[in-house]
Amino acid sequence: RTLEGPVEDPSVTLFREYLRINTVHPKPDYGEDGGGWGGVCQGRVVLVLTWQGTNPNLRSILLNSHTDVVPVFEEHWTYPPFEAVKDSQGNIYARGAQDMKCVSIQYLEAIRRLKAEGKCFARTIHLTFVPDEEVGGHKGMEMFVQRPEFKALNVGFALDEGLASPSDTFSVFYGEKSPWWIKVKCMGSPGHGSRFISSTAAEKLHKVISSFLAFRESEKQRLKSDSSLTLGDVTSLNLTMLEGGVSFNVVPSEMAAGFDIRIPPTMDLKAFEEKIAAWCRDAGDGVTYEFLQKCMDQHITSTEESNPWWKAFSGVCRDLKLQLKLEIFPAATDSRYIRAAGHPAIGFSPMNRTPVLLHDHNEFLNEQVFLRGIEIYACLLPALASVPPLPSEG
Ligand SMILES: CSCC[C@H](NC=O)C(=O)O
Ligand SMILES: [Zn+2]
Ligand SMILES: [Zn+2]
Repeated sequence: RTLEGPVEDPSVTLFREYLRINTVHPKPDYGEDGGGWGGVCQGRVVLVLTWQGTNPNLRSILLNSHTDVVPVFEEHWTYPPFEAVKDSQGNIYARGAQDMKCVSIQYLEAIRRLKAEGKCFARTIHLTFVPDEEVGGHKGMEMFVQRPEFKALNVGFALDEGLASPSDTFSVFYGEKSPWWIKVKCMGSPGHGSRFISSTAAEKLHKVISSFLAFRESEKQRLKSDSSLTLGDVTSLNLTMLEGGVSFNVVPSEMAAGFDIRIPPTMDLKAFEEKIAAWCRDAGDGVTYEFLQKCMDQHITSTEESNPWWKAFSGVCRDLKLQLKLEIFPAATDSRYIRAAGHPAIGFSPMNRTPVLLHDHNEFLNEQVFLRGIEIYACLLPALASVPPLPSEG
């Protein structure tokens, strides 16, 4: 369905076709048999496409993107989220329009153009299309980087997703916050709901929540009071889950709270965990915590001129007069597994003049912004794939 004129760039058509494949959690359609690699991870497909370089011994460029998307609340959408409707302004509406099916197609279309122009480069370029990023990547990129198939890619430098930017500038991410998901369980005395039971689970949970949320408030204020800070520079914390209770007149013996915490790479993780342990200890006996996500990796990618990959990336952006804003990614992407495996990685989705709508209702991307992104990659890839041999490459 299109509400616009008939002539459409074939790259846009391909993008819209991809958006119509329903790869939404919890049951993403990853393709035909979904055999995965050697059946290690049933139903999850990692697709690798390779454009061989003229010097295949050199380390490669990895263009990574995830194929899954997050769920939708369809009743809040103006257009159906898996139809990729384009309105009269050229805005393409679909789940995944920003996160990150645009980037997958932009990689492919940039390479298609370079090949059509007869170009070839010293370094090999690999594209990886990975599943399950939106649920933590544990059966996707986290596993894949451990596999011999990944090691065989001989990665030198990787690109992965970033975020849209409403202004003229482009956001570029050289590191990410560590996600910690913590469940705090409080045990207490049960009894009749009409009595003043002492040492209840609820009283302890109240203390736990107060401590966690007081820290949240102080980080929120720190961000607000210093204009040089972005969301990537402070620790975010949210109470996202509550559990407990069986009946209105029964004081429960157990209650739990779940917190989503995102910690900047500059934070001392060990000291922070000690702080959490103290908050739990101070709430009374029978208060324990467990981790459901605990990322301990704090690698960041150098954005110094001395990093030849960054020099190539930023040099192209300078030539194209793209204004870059360097940030720490406020949430988590598969880049953290690439960086943890020891490879420099930059998070970049070339979407300026675009509201940040990932995971939101009415996610869209304008076709002109999308097409400009292809041109940007068509300039970035030659530079990255032509980075001269590094000292370590002999
Ligand atoms: C911590 S695993 C979940 C990863 C997820 N990534 C994108 O939104 C996120 O919540 O950041
Ligand atoms: Zn994403
Ligand atoms: Zn996402």
